Amino acid sequence: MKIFSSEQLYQADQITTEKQQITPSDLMERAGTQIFNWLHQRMQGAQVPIHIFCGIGNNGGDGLVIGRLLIENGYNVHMYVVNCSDKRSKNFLINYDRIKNVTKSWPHLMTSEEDFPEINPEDIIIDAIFGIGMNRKLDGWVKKLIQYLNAEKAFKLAVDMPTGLYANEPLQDPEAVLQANHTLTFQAPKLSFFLPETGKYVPFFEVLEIGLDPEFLHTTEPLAELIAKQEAQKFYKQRQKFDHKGTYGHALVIAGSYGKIGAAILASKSAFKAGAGLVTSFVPKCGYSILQTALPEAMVLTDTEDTFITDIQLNFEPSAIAVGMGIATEKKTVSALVKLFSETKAPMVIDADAINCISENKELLKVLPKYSILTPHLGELERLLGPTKNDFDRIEKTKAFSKKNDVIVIIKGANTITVFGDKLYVNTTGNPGMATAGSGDVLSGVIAGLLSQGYDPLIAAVFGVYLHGSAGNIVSQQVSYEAVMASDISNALGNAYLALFEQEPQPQEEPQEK
Ligand SMILES: NC(=O)C1=CN([C@@H]2O[C@H](COP(=O)(O)OP(=O)(O)OC[C@H]3O[C@@H](n4cnc5c(N)ncnc54)[C@H](O)[C@@H]3O)[C@@H](O)[C@H]2O)[C@H](O)CC1
Ligand SMILES: [K+]
Repeated sequence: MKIFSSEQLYQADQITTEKQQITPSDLMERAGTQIFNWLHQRMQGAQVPIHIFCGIGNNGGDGLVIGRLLIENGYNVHMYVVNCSDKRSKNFLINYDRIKNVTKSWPHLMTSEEDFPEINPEDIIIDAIFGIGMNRKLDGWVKKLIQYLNAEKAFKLAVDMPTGLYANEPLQDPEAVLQANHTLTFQAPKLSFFLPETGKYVPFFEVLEIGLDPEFLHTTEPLAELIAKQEAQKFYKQRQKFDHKGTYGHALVIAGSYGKIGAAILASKSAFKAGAGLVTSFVPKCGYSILQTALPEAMVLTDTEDTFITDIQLNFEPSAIAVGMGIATEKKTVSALVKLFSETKAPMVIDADAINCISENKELLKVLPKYSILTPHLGELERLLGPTKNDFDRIEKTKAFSKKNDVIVIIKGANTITVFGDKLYVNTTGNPGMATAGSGDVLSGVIAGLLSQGYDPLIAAVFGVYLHGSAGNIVSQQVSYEAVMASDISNALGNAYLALFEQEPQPQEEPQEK
């Protein structure tokens, strides 16, 4: 699914009304009707008081449409206009006028704190104050209204976006954002829904189609792409009957130091689980017996040094490499990386301490192989890029880094984002249980396993992140978030592949009486 910017959505609106020869208020009617249908299906006429707060723009206009339809269908509706400015939009006014067709009680005009209504915990609040058109900080009594509504226990439903958030810009005032329980957003989710600083205000959302021009939606390069099952299925490469293990390549995992050999085991095992034909683990000498015992399928090469990596001597040509998990940042390890980066032709995943080595020794950037995949968590990313001001700034700086160095960067987090130049891929799988030691080592192994099978680096990155998150979801459903361990995630990779093509359970039909 595509994530469009607010600018693109306005453009889509305009193209849609032109091509479909409809008025903007027809489009608003569609949008409001979709939300009304959503509510009506769930409420079935229940007389719960519904308080609709409408701004003075088109988000407010949507609120007026929703209110009119609810009143027409006999619901218990209380409408308010958050009258913060007299610059009411044309389509707000059209729908304001239409209210009189269904009720004699005109929406309550709010102009100060004194107008805040009483709301009971069982009531419903609909936030149609501001949507994608919010262009400055909320202040004065409008900010107080948001805080007043937040303090109420009533269920809060946001129209298009929670008021106080921007679609694709950083948060300005965390104390002036509606804490919506649920958001119904039009046509495409907004980027701010997926980033930690803003996404916390959007715990649940659904996308409602409003029939924007299909050609525009298909042909426009989006701000970002959301990667869910449907997208991930397209990445999968079917195996052929006469393939042999050479077809799936020979992955090399360069990992571990004294006390951190587990990182090499997790990554190597995950490369196998992702489908690599052969896996060799390169570890310091102290890791030899550990690896041969813990992972008999892997071949093991060792450094001359006992406790950390100093020189990566190979006796084969790897088809993919994952490097950095638990390797520490010793000077000799940095030299080994310089040599590896300069000499190796295989596609490469660069993780953990290898990223820290780059941050501490920027000359490594000069030899970074093109299309390498870097997998930093937030701390590692900030060490690499320097401090960032907010989630959006971080994305922009990552894009610039990716372009400058021709690399793919995976920003790990709740919604892991893969960045390649201006392209952003937002992952939808994963859960808080995966914030556990070794989870990143598994991811690096998975991506190396995909690379070794010939997946293109960008696809290996995006697909690997999806599979890793899906495996984490499968495990957490079995054992709880708390009990998820990295080795469980690795073990569940097989089920993540199977889940990729599993049919979603269909709603059961009532048995027919004969
Ligand atoms: N394609 C779609 O998604 C459709 C969306 N619709 C709805 O329209 C809104 C966007 O409407 P717009 O009028 O452009 O903006 P808002 O209603 O969000 O804001 C109104 C207006 O208010 C002014 N303003 C902005 N910030 C402030 C502030 N802090 N204080 C006071 N006033 C402010 C500014 O002038 C804004 O323009 C979208 O979210 C959907 O809900 C259509 O109904 C259908 C198509
Ligand atoms: K809203």
